[in-house]
Amino acid sequence: MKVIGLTGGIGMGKSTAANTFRRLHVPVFDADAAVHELQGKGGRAVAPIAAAFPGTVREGKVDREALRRAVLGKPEALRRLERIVHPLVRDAERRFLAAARRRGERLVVLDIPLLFETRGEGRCDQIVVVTAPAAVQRWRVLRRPGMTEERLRWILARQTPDREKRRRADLLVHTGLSRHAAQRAIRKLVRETRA
Ligand SMILES: CC(C)(COP(=O)(O)OP(=O)(O)OC[C@H]1O[C@@H](n2cnc3c(N)ncnc32)[C@H](O)[C@@H]1O)[C@@H](O)C(=O)NCCC(=O)NCCS
Ligand SMILES: Nc1ncnc2c1ncn2[C@@H]1O[C@H](COP(=O)(O)OP(=O)(O)OP(=O)(O)O)[C@@H](O)[C@H]1O
Repeated sequence: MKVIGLTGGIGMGKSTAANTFRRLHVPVFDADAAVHELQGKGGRAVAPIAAAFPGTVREGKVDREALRRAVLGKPEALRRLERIVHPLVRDAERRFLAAARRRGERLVVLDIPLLFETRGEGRCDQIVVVTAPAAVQRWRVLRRPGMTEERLRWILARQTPDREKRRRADLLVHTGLSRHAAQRAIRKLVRETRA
């Protein structure tokens, strides 16, 4: 089974690329969705987060806005949160891979925003990085409700720079051009991998 790692900075087009893979019937593990599930009702991260960040859990689930306020601008607090969340995400990923192997899948995608930051490269046969010019990235992200210059700056400072991601990629998918070009690049990759 071949494992493709899909990553890219905030707003570069990961989710859109992941959906293109899904439409081609490639199973995708979505690390962000896994975090949401872990922090939602009944999720395994809820109790440890309640203990580490008092006041951020309400009605059995994490209030992400409160949690964001608790870690934004506080690198040590974010590291504490990551130490809780990342091993649990890794666990979910392991279960996804084991299930895919059992089903006899030939190709799967791990959609992981922090693939490089969490040293996930070794678990992938090939790394796909989605990228766009910095101005396009900024424009996309700043349009989102609740996003501010300050928040974006802080997030970017915490992510491996785009040029470094591009350097470490096996395949680059440019999303600043057209939707069609990006889809074509992914279709080609899937076709070649399946051949
Ligand atoms: C801090 C939290 C509660 C903020 O939630 P919120 O819904 O406001 O934002 P969201 O999760 O959509 O993140 C916004 C952007 O920040 C980036 N980001 C999130 N966490 C991190 C991090 N630890 N390091 C760098 N960038 C991050 C993401 O790429 C995303 O593009 C949430 O991001 C969280 O629980 N993060 C810790 C877990 C983690 O590392 N997640 C990253 C994906 S595996
Ligand atoms: N190939 C493309 N061409 C044009 N626009 C695109 C393309 N890919 C993505 N976009 C647009 O860019 C924006 C960000 O895309 P997306 O949500 O996929 O990014 P992301 O990397 O998953 O973001 P985040 O890291 O914040 O979760 C969306 O508005 C999306 O419609």
